[in-house]
Amino acid sequence: MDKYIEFQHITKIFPGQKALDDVSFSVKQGEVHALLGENGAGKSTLLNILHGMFPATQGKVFIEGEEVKFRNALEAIHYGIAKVHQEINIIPELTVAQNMMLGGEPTKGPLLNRKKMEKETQELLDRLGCAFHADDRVGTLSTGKKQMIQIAKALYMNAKVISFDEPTSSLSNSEVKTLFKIIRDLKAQGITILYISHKMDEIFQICDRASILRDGKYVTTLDMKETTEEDLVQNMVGRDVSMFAQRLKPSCVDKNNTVLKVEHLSGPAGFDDISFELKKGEILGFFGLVGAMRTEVMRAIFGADKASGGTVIYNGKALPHNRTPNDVVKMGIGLVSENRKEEGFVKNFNNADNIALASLTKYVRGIFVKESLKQKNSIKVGETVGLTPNDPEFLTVSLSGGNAQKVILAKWLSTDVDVLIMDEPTKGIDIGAKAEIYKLMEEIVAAGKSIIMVSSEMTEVIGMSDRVLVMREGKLVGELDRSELEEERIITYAVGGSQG
Ligand SMILES: Nc1ncnc2c1ncn2[C@@H]1O[C@H](COP(=O)(O)OP(=O)(O)OP(=O)(O)O)[C@@H](O)[C@H]1O
Repeated sequence: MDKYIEFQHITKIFPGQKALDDVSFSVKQGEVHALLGENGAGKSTLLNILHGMFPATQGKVFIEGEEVKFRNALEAIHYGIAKVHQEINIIPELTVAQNMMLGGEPTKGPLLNRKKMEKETQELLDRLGCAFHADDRVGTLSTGKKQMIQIAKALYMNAKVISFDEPTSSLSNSEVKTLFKIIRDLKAQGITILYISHKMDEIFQICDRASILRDGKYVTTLDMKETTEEDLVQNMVGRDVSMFAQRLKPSCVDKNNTVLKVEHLSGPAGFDDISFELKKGEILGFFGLVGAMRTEVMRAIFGADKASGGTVIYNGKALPHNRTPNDVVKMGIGLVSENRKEEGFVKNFNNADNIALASLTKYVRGIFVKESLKQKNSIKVGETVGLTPNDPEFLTVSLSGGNAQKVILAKWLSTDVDVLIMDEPTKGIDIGAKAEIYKLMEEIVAAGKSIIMVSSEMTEVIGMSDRVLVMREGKLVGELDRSELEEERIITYAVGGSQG
């Protein structure tokens, strides 16, 4: 069926913000249909309307030719429209079966029929090829497995449509493979898939067609077999952008000047004996597979978690063992955390206030913080990271996911730290802004500062780093200089193969 889901003239106006403007297109039954566009283009808003999270201001949604108007997500789920989103609540204290059946538990008289619940859950898990059990507690499972529970739940509710919003952002390579296999199976069963992602390679791997939004407007729908990456990006961004992570300026590492020296650092999370040096003007890449504990090492350096042993020496001086992030920032080290959604901003602050959070003294004149300086800074740094809307008074919490991440990035770029630790700096960031962020990283090091870049994106690890350290299961296992950076060598270290 060619018009299985049909969006007709959808407009969504939030206070002060038109998120969608007369969007019309349709999705075929049993296809994997990508929704593409820059941060803030309106992708999640459109899905939220489909899922009954809020109504459209104007326009209609049809499924199989019938107009639908879900008043909430539950109504959508009962109709067969399910979603697999990162932020969906899964209750860690409950078992897999209890979580799956939440809201639709099979009853036996007045009591829950536990046996039936576990049996049905196990059948679904087996059907999906999951290597965990219905009676496992969810709290102990990885993100990938939690996602499988959401998929199993969608199947339990007999979903006809399942939407995925950036499903691979926290998955290991093997979990991504499993997910794609499952998506192909779902498709073979006639289930229609909507898929949001900023990762071009996976869109070409898994999607049949892609609809593109730009500034809330529908641009086009393309068949993946007849299109190129350049075509997609051109339609998404509407201007030429560099699609590659690459150094445009010569490297400016000062090999004789060590800014940060980490010696035998270990932590309760399980990383052990981590020693390395960061040079002035260097972009030092940290690569590793999920579970390598790169984030944990950075948090310990930053004082966000306590280290259990080892020393961090900054500009020749050992940092105190009981350091806090506050102390560390004052000394000149910043951390752009991977978990930007949870850690990054104050909910009832606007962009200007959130961006100024780590650099307040810059805006003080006399004894007052000068609002106009904060606003000026917000606009300037906002432009660099491609913030949309680049409005200092806009509440950060109302931004799209990717734009909220840009605010956190902007916050750290506003500071005068000498060492910036960037954990997955382009995660969730659209392709247009990625190139800007790479440019900015080069400017930072050209100004004599240093960057540690934790990244799982091979292209940016290879393209941007002066040197790469590879971690595996809590240990540093390899070091490669820029001239030695090849995907195969890095991966071999990361998975623990022998270097030939
Ligand atoms: N609750 C809200 N209040 C005000 N504006 C909002 C609200 N939710 C979304 N918006 C705005 O609507 C626009 C579209 O946001 P949406 O989340 O749909 O973008 P997106 O394409 O999913 O972006 P991303 O790739 O960053 O996730 C953005 O400009 C955003 O600021």
